[in-house]
Amino acid sequence: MNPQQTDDQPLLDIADLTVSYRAKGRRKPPNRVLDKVSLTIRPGETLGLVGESGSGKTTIGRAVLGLAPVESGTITFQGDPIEHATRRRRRELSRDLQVIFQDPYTSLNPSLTVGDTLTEPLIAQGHTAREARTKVGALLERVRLPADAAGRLPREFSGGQRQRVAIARALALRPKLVVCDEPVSALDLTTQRTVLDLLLELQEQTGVSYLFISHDLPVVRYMSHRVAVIHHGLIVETGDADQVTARPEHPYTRDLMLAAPVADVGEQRRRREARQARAARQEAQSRQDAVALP
Ligand SMILES: Nc1ncnc2c1ncn2[C@@H]1O[C@H](COP(=O)(O)OP(=O)(O)OP(=O)(O)O)[C@@H](O)[C@H]1O
Repeated sequence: MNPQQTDDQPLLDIADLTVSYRAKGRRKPPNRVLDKVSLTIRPGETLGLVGESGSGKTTIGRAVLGLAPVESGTITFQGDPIEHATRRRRRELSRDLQVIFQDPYTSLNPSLTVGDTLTEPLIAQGHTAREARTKVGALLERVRLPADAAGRLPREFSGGQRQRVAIARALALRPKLVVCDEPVSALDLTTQRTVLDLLLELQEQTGVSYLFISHDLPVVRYMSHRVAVIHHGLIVETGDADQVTARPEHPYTRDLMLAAPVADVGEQRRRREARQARAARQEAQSRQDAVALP
């Protein structure tokens, strides 16, 4: 950590981040998927990142983890630039910067017991095997898995339990920031709620920050202090979670809100009508624009 880092500085500061993927054909221009994205996360805070499929959410998380081709812009973590960190620096960073992926079925090594899955990052960061093993029991307890889970393989667990293992692994080193990339999308609704509550509880206990990526606005609202909305690689709105979700300013955020599923049938109808009215207005506008063309 940079010695000049203080508590009122952001933990993570992304400024003007642009990411482009090289297109397959040689002559094709690169595909720009993030365009001057700027975001900050403070210590202990959850920033929810919401947007539809393909908008660039995962790419932001991958850029923070050093896994996306950064074309320009900066990513500052604990006061240090990390957008072009070396492998060695990345290994050091993994102590403070962790990730939880969407799919608990593919994110765990199927041939490692849960115990080995949890000791691996600890040993990689210099703990002895014995120290690491003694920490496993406490980690399992934290995520409410039985102590005998350590000797079992991932396939012996349900999706929700596997995601608890993934959470325990991410938190083993007491990181400062965890990128949670759609961490509950693969789970049924009841299990989603228990995993989300576990993440909240662990945040309260440890002060960890989350970059919480999801296409699901109600989930993002439940988890986040602040929310950023991304559309086609551009951040269109950022603000306090309640304000962005209850009084969205950008038309795209309003559309996202209207598209969010709700249990109340009357509310469903109201939203469907609002969506249809907006589509009709947009169609009328484009017809007018077409007539106005010379
Ligand atoms: N490795 C890659 N090479 C080329 N293009 C990529 C690569 N990864 C992502 N993309 C493209 O970048 C764009 C943004 O993808 P990204 O996965 O960040 O979106 P997303 O918002 O996370 O979507 P989803 O919710 O479906 O995961 C997409 O058009 C995608 O096809």
